[in-house]
Amino acid sequence: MCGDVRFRAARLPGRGRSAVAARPLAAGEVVLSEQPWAVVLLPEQECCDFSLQRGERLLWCRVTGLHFATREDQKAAADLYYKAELEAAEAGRKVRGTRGPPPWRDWPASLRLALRALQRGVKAAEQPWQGLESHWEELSEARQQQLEESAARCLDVLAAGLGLFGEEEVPEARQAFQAVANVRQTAQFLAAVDVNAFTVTDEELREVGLGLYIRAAVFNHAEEPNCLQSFVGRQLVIRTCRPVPEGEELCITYADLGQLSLRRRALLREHFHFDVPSSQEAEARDRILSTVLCGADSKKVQVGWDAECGLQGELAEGECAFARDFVRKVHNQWLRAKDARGTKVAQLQAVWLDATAGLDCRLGAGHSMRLALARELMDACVAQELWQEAIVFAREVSACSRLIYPPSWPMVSLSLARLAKLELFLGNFAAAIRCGEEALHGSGTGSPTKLCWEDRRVAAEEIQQIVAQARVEEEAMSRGYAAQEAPSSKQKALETGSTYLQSLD
Ligand SMILES: C[S@@+](CC[C@H](N)C(=O)[O-])C[C@H]1O[C@@H](n2cnc3c(N)ncnc32)[C@H](O)[C@@H]1O
Repeated sequence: MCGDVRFRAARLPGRGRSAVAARPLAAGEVVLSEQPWAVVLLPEQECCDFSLQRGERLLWCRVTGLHFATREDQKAAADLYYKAELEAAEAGRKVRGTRGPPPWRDWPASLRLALRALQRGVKAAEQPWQGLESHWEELSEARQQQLEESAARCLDVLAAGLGLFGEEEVPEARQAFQAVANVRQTAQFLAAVDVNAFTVTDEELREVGLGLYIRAAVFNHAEEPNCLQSFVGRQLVIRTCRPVPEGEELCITYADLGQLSLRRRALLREHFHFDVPSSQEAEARDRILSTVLCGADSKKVQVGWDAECGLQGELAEGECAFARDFVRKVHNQWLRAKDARGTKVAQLQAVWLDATAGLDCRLGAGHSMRLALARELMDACVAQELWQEAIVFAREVSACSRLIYPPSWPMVSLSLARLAKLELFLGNFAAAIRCGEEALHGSGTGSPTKLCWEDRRVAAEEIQQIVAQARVEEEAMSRGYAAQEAPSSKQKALETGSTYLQSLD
């Protein structure tokens, strides 16, 4: 950012360290772009451990079990953490006398992240995490004890990586190690990682990793955030999502806005130790997420539902037990349909009909269960190549997302992008152009191209190709020779892009 300071850290009452706009900021401006101090992959990700890029032909290190896309990635990782993990793994193999993967490969992601951060800290003799909020004093004794046990495990691996348990001791390494080899302090660092780590997502907003970004850790949460985070590989980018005047606090959101605020606030309380006041906007979104329509006169009743917890008690209270029973019934039918072998799509479709077309009760257009069910049906239909059915549910996902999320929110743009690809695939060229254009440029305020696509270049290029292809096909059709002379839209849709909408490819 070449000396152009866009935010400064300040202490705000009741919020601790906070990020504040240092000058007026336009919508879509980059506020912060930061490489992680450390990052780890979430379980089951077939990605390069360093760049986090997906890949099928990854290099594999049999000692650590880590995968890398290229030698360059491996080399870059070596200086930060890979050498230390390699040495610790080899030392561990000698002690255990076995050749299996190192035991920390199975640790929870946040603990692996803390270990990696400490490894780099010891090597660089730096502890940039000092000052991060940990809420240590608010933790129960049992939790503190648990963290101390984990800290001791971390310290053992650290010492092994430094060769402190081997024949040859390096005095500087021991000195550096002792700076962090304090179980209580390390446990407090583990608590800070829990509060400050970012979930890293890929171009399609799938969760791939967990990262520690020291400067970004100053950004507080808001229910109506003025900033959005995204990732380019392992790099974090924070942008404004609307114009922000100088002096206003810059906030991101720590939890999905497509969840009921009840659930989001529970997470904020349990995990981050704070609560947020209810706002008119959040209440309006809750109503959309929980509206059930009853009877011929479509009377609106609020019944909340959540994929993790099912029916939401508090929101389910109220005049209409009937609507509550209906949501519970659909939920149970859905659980049964998920397990159906061979007939899963048919069974899910039956649940969908009950959920959305019932005369006595049906889910409102933006109900959270409707969106979740439509997403699952879309994926199941794509997996079985039932394209006509898939597009029906892709349209539902887009329509639902538009109601729930703020305009131009990445979730909305991504659902439109996916729909555009299906429309092209099925030869609906005008619709493909319309959805692709809306995915790229949005329909509301803000700066959607920057917000959603600037940091997702591969996906953005693919949508541009889809729109361009749909235009060519539409023009060809209007001249009346689409079928024979122009390449088929299906063929072209299959050729566009490599990563986006892989299930279609
Ligand atoms: C990642 S840190 C953000 C920086 C933090 N304020 C600090 O002082 O280091 C997360 C913590 O910030 C505080 N926080 C974040 N958003 C908040 C909000 N909207 N209201 C009150 N506290 C908040 C909570 O203590 C939370 O656990």
